[in-house]
Amino acid sequence: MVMEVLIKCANFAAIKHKDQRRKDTDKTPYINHPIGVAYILTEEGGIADPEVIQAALLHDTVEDTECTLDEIKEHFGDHVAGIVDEVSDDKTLPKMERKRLQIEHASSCSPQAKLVKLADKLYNLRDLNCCTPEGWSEERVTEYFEWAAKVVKGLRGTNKTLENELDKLFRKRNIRFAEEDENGVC
Ligand SMILES: Nc1nc2c(ncn2[C@@H]2O[C@H](COP(=O)(O)OP(=O)(O)O)[C@@H](OP(=O)(O)OP(=O)(O)O)[C@H]2O)c(=O)[nH]1
Ligand SMILES: [Mn+2]
Repeated sequence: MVMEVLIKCANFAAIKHKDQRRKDTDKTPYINHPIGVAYILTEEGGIADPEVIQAALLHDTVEDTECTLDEIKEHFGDHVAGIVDEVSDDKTLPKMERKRLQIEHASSCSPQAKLVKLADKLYNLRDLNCCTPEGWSEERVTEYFEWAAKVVKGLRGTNKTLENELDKLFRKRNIRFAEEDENGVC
């Protein structure tokens, strides 16, 4: 049953992220983030695909905790594990390389993974507008917005509402419009 599997995901993610906090000065519990990403998808994105919502709830477990893809497969099946894999950075790579690969791989992600990535970026950018993570300069915040705009460029054509919400944030930051190509031509 769909409701049960979604609660199973939320519970699994809560256990995996239990010792993690966000980087804000209030040290918000990390689980607020995956739940918020899933909520953006249902509430704003109009997404009712249970596999997408499951993947959203689980999306940072493999990247950010000791959880393995095999565990996700065992509990939630190959398909959901596949989406989680698509949205997970390889933390063994240097940070610059990870960030570059996100830009490079965005357009070849599956539509389900693109939805999770759009909502993830939207949540994190809104979070940056609310509070600056500890130790981040204003320049680092701007760089994150600029990088996120490049990733989002490869995710377009997936969900109009989420893309419009992201564009509002990019516009407010005067980030060169994300759907323009290198010459500034649409
Ligand atoms: N804005 C914000 N982000 C926070 C906060 N606490 C933790 N994060 C996480 O930090 C990541 C962005 O920080 P970076 O320094 O760029 O990346 P890193 O943690 O992977 O090294 C995001 O990872 P991610 O979700 O995997 O997404 P992505 O940035 O890799 O796409 C985000 O979820 C916070 O208080 N505010
Ligand atoms: Mn995330």
